[in-house]
Amino acid sequence: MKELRVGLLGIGTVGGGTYTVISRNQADIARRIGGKISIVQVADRNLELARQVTGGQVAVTDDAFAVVNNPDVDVVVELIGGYTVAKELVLKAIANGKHVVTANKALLAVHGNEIFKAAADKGVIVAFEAAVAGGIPIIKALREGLSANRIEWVAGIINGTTNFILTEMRDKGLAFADVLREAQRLGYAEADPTFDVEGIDAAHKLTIMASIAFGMPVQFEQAYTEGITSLTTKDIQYAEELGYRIKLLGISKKTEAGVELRVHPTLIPEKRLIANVDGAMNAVVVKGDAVGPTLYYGAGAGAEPTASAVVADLVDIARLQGTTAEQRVAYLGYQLDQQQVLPILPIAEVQSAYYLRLHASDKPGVMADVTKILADLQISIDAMLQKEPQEGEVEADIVILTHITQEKTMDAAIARIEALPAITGTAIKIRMETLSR
Ligand SMILES: NC(=O)c1ccc[n+]([C@@H]2O[C@H](COP(=O)([O-])OP(=O)(O)OC[C@H]3O[C@@H](n4cnc5c(N)ncnc54)[C@H](O)[C@@H]3O)[C@@H](O)[C@H]2O)c1
Ligand SMILES: N[C@@H](CCO)C(=O)O
Ligand code: NA
Repeated sequence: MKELRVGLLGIGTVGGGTYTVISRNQADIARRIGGKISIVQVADRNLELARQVTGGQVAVTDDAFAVVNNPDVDVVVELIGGYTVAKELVLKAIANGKHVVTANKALLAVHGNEIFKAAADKGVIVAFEAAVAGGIPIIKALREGLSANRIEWVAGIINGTTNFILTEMRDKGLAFADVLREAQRLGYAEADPTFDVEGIDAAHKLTIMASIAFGMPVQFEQAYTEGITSLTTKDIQYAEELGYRIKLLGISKKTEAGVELRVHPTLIPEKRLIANVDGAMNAVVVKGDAVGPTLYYGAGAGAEPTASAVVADLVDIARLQGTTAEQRVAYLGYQLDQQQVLPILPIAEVQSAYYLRLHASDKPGVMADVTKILADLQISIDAMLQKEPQEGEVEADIVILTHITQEKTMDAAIARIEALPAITGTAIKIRMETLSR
């Protein structure tokens, strides 16, 4: 019986889940691959934790490099996170001729081109299903299941923490900070939760998916990233009244002008399946020219759901041991020498429909002034809602949904609207997507 010898770096949330899933499902996995996946060494700087989780069954160390340099390890599973030590460890493992499995989307979105090049030179596998949408096999779907298609766009709820926060805010009217603490307790949040709430984690995952979808190198630095920290329950409620849900969406579309790569709160019609993906769940819609739209749904975070993807990658490696590079699926779906460097569209060039909320004193003529500005810039209005001043307020809210226009035209309109004497404060602008084309 063949044996795949695994060295585990980090036995926190995902590492612990990985240890549990391998231990529990060992027999089933062996029946699938005709071999055994054995964890031979675990490194965690918290030695006590490593001893506790492994219960003395496996050699533990606090030195991750000892695992990477261990000649008895075939595959290094990197589950410590971050860009610095994790990068050194992954590159060292590759240099030592070991395959790598990682859940580290930050590392791959920022340093992926260098890592995949190093792996190709050494002929080793770098697998990362857990890095995007956790347990959902979206990397497998994009790289393999949809390989006949020209992908037109990808859009997804790819951060469990923010989806959990938005859902709790909507359903229970809870405060942002309390919900974030709960997400941290449940093990969904990143070590630095600003990565979640500022949309950075979603942008990391979107960068990886876009690269696979469109056959281009990873270009995280070009992604437009906007989080949920300035979103108010008021806008969530107004959106509901108009038949929409607000989700933090990662969107990447191939257009003639370039590739859109953007993460921001987005109004989605409530009848779309993805608008009803709640709690920490993730979902990704991929539109292929042949297959049409396809939807992938499941747990995008948490110990065992993420471990499900880590262990599936190990199963793949066990099956692929001894194969040549030509027999394997390319790291990012396309052969590295066949990638195209496509221009990423600056957000000002992106086309979108918009939700606008304005604060206006109740003077006659303000509506006419606002609609004239929009008409002058050829922005057409889809719907409008005027809200009477709430208790203790003297100003009314005006909500406008527009048809599609270019972001820079919308921004020009907003600047003119904000300059009107009857308009106070800044306008709230949220992009909208129908996800139907
Ligand atoms: N938590 C999730 O739901 C989830 C889902 C998908 C991907 N990820 C990714 O998985 C990775 C791990 O996340 P996590 O939530 O399990 O984190 P965690 O903080 O729970 O676990 C990390 C572990 O690594 C150890 N560690 C850190 N630096 C180390 C070092 N230099 N040497 C040895 N040990 C070290 C820590 O002591 C800790 O036990 C991250 O890249 C994260 O982005 C997490
Ligand atoms: N912090 C991430 C973990 C999964 O990558 C999330 O909330 O989705
Ligand atoms: Na996944």
